[in-house]
Amino acid sequence: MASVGAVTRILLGKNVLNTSRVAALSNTGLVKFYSAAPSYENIKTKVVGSKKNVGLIQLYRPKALNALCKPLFQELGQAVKAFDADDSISAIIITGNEKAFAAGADIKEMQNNSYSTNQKAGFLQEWEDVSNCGKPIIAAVNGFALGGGCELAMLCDIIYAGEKAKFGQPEINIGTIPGAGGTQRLPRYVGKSKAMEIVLTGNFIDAHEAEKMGLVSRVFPVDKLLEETIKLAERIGTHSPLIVKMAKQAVNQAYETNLKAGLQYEKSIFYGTFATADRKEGMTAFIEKRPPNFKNE
Ligand SMILES: C=C(C)C(=O)SCCNC(=O)CCNC(=O)[C@H](O)C(C)(C)COP(=O)(O)OP(=O)(O)OC[C@H]1O[C@@H](n2cnc3c(N)ncnc32)[C@H](O)[C@@H]1OP(=O)(O)O
Repeated sequence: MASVGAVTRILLGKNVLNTSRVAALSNTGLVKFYSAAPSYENIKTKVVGSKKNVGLIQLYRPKALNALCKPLFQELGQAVKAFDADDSISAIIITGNEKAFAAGADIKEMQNNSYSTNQKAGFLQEWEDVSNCGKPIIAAVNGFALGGGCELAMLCDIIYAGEKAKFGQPEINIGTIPGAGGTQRLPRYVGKSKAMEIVLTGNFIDAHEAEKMGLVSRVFPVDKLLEETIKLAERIGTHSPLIVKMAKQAVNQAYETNLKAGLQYEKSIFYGTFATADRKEGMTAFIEKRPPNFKNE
């Protein structure tokens, strides 16, 4: 889903806005469409920000508190890949609604799963589509981020929260354990003791506790969360997309390896920036006392 001729800004999904609102925005040039936008049922997507360079994905199963059923995750994966492939998009935001970011994997969908069906189908494997994205993904979390909802937020690169957000891994309450990274990513965010407490009790933690623990970077009033998250994405979007991608790869390596190997990896990526035109442009612009004009090269 890369740029399509002149129609390079996207609004994917049929539920985003009603037809007259869409027509009005379209006339102003604020929103433009791909001619063949996929028709999503469980998410809404649009392009936001003053430069129209931020891809916004809203999880949209409000009646089920955005429970993460397989069709939702397939659509989410498609939308993330589409924004990742679109050169006009600098960063991606995943959000829900005021009541729920997501209340977890869909319990009704998995109720009758068995060990063998899970194995054969690779249950929850499609979730890795989000973590494979090269561009930064920011989770904007209002309301419940529970179980798979908390795990989805942790698959993102930065978590911003509204002050009424509630995080938790309550799988223990329903006789199972986190299955989409909760037992592995949560300790890396908050340390072993707090992660054990959260996983073994199933208790929820509020946004301010989550911020204190390092799970969340910042907390905002509920109605300011999206605006502030878009500002963060726009700030990231002022930099070279190529170098942002390299920086993301380098930070992520800290979760994959030991310090010595990680430092070596960082050095090779750092040296690699010197093979890019944007590194040259950034330093030249600094010396010439002008803003850089990055080309993503
Ligand atoms: C990766 C793995 C294994 C997992 O994520 S396992 C799931 C982990 N998540 C959970 O256990 C949370 C389950 N949900 C809850 O505990 C409660 O819904 C909350 C979040 C505390 C909210 O409670 P309430 O405000 O009372 O809303 P509640 O009436 O329960 O939910 C509203 C609707 O959403 C549905 N819903 C909520 N969470 C759901 C989930 N994870 N899967 C399927 N449906 C869900 C719920 O069944 C109800 O539907 P219906 O009206 O058809 O009965």
